Amino acid sequence: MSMIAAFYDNKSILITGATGFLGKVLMEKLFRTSPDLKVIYILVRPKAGQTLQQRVFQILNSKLFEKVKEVCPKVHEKIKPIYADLNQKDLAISKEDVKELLSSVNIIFHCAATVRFDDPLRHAVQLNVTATQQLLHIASQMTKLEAFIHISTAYSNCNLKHIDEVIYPCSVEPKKIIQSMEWLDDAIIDEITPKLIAGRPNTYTYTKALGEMVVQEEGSNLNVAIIRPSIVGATWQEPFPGWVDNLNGPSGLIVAAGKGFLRSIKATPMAVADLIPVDTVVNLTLAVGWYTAVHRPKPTLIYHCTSGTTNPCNWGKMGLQVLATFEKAPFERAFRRPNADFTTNYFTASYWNAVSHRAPAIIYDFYLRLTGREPRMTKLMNRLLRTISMLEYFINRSWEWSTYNTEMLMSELSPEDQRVFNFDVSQLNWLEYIENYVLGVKKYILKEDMAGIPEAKQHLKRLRNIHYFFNTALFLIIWCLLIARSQMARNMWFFIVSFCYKFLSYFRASRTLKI
Ligand SMILES: CCCCCCCCCCCCCCCCCCCC(=O)SCCNC(=O)CCNC(=O)[C@H](O)C(C)(C)COP(=O)(O)OP(=O)(O)OC[C@H]1O[C@@H](n2cnc3c(N)ncnc32)[C@H](O)[C@@H]1OP(=O)(O)O
Ligand SMILES: NC(=O)C1=CN([C@@H]2O[C@H](COP(=O)(O)OP(=O)(O)OC[C@H]3O[C@@H](n4cnc5c(N)ncnc54)[C@H](OP(=O)(O)O)[C@@H]3O)[C@@H](O)[C@H]2O)C=CC1
Repeated sequence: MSMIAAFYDNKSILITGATGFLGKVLMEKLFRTSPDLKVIYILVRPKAGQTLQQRVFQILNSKLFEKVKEVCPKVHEKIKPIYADLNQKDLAISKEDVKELLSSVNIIFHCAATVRFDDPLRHAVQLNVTATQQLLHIASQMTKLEAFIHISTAYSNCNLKHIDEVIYPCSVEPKKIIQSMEWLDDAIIDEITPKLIAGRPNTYTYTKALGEMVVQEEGSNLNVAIIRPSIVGATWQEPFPGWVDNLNGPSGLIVAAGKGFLRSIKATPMAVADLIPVDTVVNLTLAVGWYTAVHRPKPTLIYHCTSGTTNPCNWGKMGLQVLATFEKAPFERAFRRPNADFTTNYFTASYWNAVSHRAPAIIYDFYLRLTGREPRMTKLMNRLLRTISMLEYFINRSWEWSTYNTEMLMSELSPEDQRVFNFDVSQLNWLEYIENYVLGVKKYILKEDMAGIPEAKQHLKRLRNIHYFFNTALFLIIWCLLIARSQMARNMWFFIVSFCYKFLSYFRASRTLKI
């Protein structure tokens, strides 16, 4: 019997960010392994014209939850969506809802955040710092609270090369930052942002670091723990391999490469690709929830959920395996044939951007215009290149994260819990994982049917022929122009033709002699 699974039985759990990538997998695992849990409260906002109930309905009816419905048929009754908006004061939770939460919640998993790299500091502070502070304030009044688990990121201190499982204070206290956001105007905030984030590439990593400080300071009277995952990828094993549903991190680039938009990238092939499967993060999170509630460790423990120290994979290996999977199962209606050139040189990268990205987009838009359609490829390409420029920081560096607390926790688990809540990535086979990841992107993000693979392969063959035809035509045009204008080119042409002629004559003569 799993002690962790049994721990969550009859518990009331509060999850923020339950509609997100990590939150959904967390809910799924909780229901599947502890179907007797009492209730999961989720803080949700209406979105894209959907009410809270419609959002929950959509999640429960997705493929991810198929197994849950077998194990826990009453899952609909056990999810309680609560209206909340992290952008608003006190999270905009109604008084009645707060009252219910205060009297019943046992465990909190705080996953909600803005993960955008380009968010203005004001918004990122509101979501990742102020909302965390407000949630802690509510949590501190909960009478039955046993643990508060905060999801941060392994990159919150990406300004350092070696990162321990400790909180590194930022130069300005989070309280001061929160206060200053109330009275500084946007222009001034934009001006001071580079100075504040000092050494970090974006407001996301900075505000996640501030969020950790808030958890440490304001959660001192609670049982808190912080989990720092690295780059969260598709599921490794559970509930099935390859599940992913958003374009963050590598997923967006896999789509872009598979569809032939992205063919080269400024990346260091030997840099560690610190990917971590989302189900591994969830398993560690649930184990941390149990450990924090039962063992109440003091001081606050931080757990690194990374793969680089135990089982490193690099971007070069990942890129090759992504390409190998495209060979087996190409994406449908690709713009160009997939290719993955990694370059570390700025000038080579700029050259390939011009030749492999911008030029084909301009040519395609020209073709769209000629055929009376709206040009769109250049715009799309500019957006993609902007995205890539934001990810480049992470694919050209390696970090070392110590994992003592994570290893200590593993040693505290029973063999059954180590199996059910496995977070040991040393067993992960990268080639298999990456293949499943790419297939998952095809199936669950692009919603492409595997039955369409033969047609997709045919399409790639057509693209290859167009490519050969285009290159040959281009070569001939350039050559004809050269011959028309330069005596040296004409001499060379004469030399090549006569050389070929002599070679063929010799070849024919020697064959006649042999006969
Ligand atoms: C050459 C061959 C390569 C072979 C493949 C090899 C793979 C290498 C992968 C390397 C990946 C490295 C990733 C490192 C990431 C480090 C992460 C640190 C970990 C964390 O803690 S945080 C979680 C990660 N967060 C993110 O990834 C968020 C990044 N996204 C953003 O910040 C914004 O979306 C972005 C990129 C600024 C774009 O903003 P904007 O222009 O406003 O666009 P939208 O967000 O509205 O989206 C527009 C459109 O683009 C799609 N989209 C969104 N994100 C991506 C993405 N990452 N890649 C591609 N496309 C993306 C989005 O769905 C929208 O599509 P629509 O069709 O709806 O318009
Ligand atoms: N993905 C990754 O690679 C990594 C993620 N992390 C951390 O893991 C956690 C989860 O990330 P992930 O699941 O990938 O992110 P997602 O973007 O998929 O999910 C974010 C969640 O936060 C919610 N949220 C955002 N803004 C608000 C708001 N104003 N009010 C209420 N809810 C809001 C979203 O709700 P809605 O659906 O309404 O938008 C969504 O449920 C985050 O804390 C992130 O920092 C850490 C390392 C890597």
